[in-house]
Amino acid sequence: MRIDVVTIFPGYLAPLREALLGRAVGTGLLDIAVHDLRDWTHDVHQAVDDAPYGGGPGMVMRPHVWGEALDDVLAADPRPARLVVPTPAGRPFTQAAAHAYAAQERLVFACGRYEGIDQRVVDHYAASMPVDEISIGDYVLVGGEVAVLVVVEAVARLLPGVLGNPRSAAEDSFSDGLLEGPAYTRPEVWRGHAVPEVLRSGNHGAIARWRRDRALERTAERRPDLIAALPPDALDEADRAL
Ligand SMILES: N#Cc1c(-c2ccc3ccn(Cc4ccc(CN5CCCCC5)cc4)c3c2)n[nH]c1N
Repeated sequence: MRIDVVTIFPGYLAPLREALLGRAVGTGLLDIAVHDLRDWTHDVHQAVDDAPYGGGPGMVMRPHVWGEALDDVLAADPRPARLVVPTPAGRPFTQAAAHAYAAQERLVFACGRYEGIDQRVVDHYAASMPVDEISIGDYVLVGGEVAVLVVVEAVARLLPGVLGNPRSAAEDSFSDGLLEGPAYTRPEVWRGHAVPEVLRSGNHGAIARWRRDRALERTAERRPDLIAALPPDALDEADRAL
């Protein structure tokens, strides 16, 4: 998979070269290119923003700079691409979206700043390619770069060969519609807190049941919306008895 990121703060994307993602790039599983939007400006001030039509707070990113940048970035690789534009007004980015993006040959991220990117940029490219305006959560950031880091990590870990243990991705939170339950490791007792007995019993059936019960309890307490969204046949009799 190839990932391109266009931003006025390329340094914000440095974490993409670290750890798990850095290894994925190093082993050729992932090809990441970060581009400075200001490279496509032609004025001495390298202006990328202007006042919003109709008034309102802050500045809006100008369409012509984005158009020149995205035209060049898209033309640099023949693979079909999906343009992803983080915005507070975007559709929620979910684990399902991460799986969908992991199946893409190429993702191009447009990182806005200020009050966002002139809408005509999205509208223009949506006429010729898939374009997603996404949000990583119901809070307001200062720009799209952090959202790109979140999305790229969520997607890259799903690519075959990136995670050391592929079962991790398969058994993710949300993979069965529930939050995962508590996890424990040595020592058996830590500051007077003991590991639940069942986890040391070797009884794999009982362990699976215990883990499912804790996941259901945690999900019902913290994310009742996920319980409500479960398909009718998702909960078995033992689940319902909880
Ligand atoms: N993903 C994601 C995000 C983002 C995100 C993503 C991308 C950009 C580009 C710029 N910003 C800053 C910003 C901040 C506020 C507003 C809303 N204003 C309200 C008053 C009228 C004008 C518009 C717009 C833009 C961004 C924020 N925030 N939260 C997420 N989950």
